[in-house]
Amino acid sequence: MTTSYRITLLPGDGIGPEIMAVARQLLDAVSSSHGFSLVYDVQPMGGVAIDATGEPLPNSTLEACKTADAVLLAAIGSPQYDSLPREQRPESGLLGLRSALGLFANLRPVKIIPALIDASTLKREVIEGVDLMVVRELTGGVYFGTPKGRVEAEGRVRAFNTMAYFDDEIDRIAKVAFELAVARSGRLCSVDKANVLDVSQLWRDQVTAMAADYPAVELSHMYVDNAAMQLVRNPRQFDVLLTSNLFGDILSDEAAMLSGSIGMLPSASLGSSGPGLFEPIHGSAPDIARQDKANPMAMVLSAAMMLRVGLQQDAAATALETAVDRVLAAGYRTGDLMSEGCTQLGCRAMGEQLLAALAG
Ligand SMILES: NC(=O)c1ccc[n+]([C@@H]2O[C@H](COP(=O)([O-])OP(=O)(O)OC[C@H]3O[C@@H](n4cnc5c(N)ncnc54)[C@H](O)[C@@H]3O)[C@@H](O)[C@H]2O)c1
Ligand SMILES: CC(C)[C@H](C(=O)O)[C@@H](O)C(=O)O
Ligand SMILES: [Mg+2]
Repeated sequence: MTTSYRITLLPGDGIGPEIMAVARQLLDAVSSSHGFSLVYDVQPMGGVAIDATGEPLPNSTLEACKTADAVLLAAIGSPQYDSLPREQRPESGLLGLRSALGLFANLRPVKIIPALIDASTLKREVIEGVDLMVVRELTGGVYFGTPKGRVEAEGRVRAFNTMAYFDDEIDRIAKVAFELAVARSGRLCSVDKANVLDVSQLWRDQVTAMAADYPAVELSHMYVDNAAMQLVRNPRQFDVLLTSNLFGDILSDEAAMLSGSIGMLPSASLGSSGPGLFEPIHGSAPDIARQDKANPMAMVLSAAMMLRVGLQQDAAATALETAVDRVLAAGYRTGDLMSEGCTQLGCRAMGEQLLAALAG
């Protein structure tokens, strides 16, 4: 009998539906050529869900995610929702989903594809050979800490959030990072702001203590401001980068530019059990939405991560990644990566090239 997986698809907003359409075509092709099948359940999340139901993460969507084998998300968000109360915005739906699925570990690989070396704003000799992994804590820190809010007092307005971690929250994400470091080059750099923040001192203490269990891992610590600088000065010094929620959000967008475009970086969000969530690190790109300009590669590479990490379909995942490499090597580019001598394509045409490369 053919193995069949249930995938909940969340196309979301902006460029989301455009890049999801490409990923879906490729998933159909790669699953049939690799002897398994995917059954999709398309659900509203983000702005589209607000329009349909008044909430960014309807219960029916959350249930469909909880019962799936994996969840594939494109992107959510749009300026039209920015004036809603925070808990009703698209971004709150995404945070609620991550939290409800217990997805504390966000893996954001940054690997330079040789064909794109000259697409980066950084020099070839700086980025050549970069292959790093940001391990971002995803369900704690300042994104979720309480108290938070906005108050008026004595004629002034004050707004506040709380950056907080429990020791065991740090331990479980640190363990993911140490294990990954063992499987990769053995180098782990933990990023914090322990020179200023108590929460970062706890982070550093916990990570340091765990190092005793991993004698083969070479652990270093770096302040986040220095890490931001080192990422563009000499990114090859990094293998696994362990970060809290906010620091990882910022550093991964910065790291995306090593690869040439934020339209290239995929991610996997994992918990200790249950389905994983796979999504590009970029957003809904409202500035290019509905213009057939989006780069679908981060989405396709997220689908590949879903196949490999979520469904253990390693060969199919590699086939998608190889298709991306081939199309780039042949000189096809979406606008975000365009350079002289290359052929510019829209999102749909890029999808066609990827399909052809997958078949060839
Ligand atoms: N996981 C998510 O769904 C997610 C992630 C980040 C931001 N957002 C949301 O997206 C909205 C827009 O945020 P933003 O503008 O700060 O970030 P963004 O990532 O959407 O866009 C930043 C810039 O990168 C470009 N870009 C992004 N993805 C691209 C792609 N695939 N191909 C070509 N160009 C691409 C955009 O055109 C834009 O110029 C906001 O509502 C934000 O909250 C959602
Ligand atoms: C949209 C937003 C909530 C999200 C985050 O900050 O985690 C995004 O920027 C990301 O990187 O996935
Ligand atoms: Mg982000």
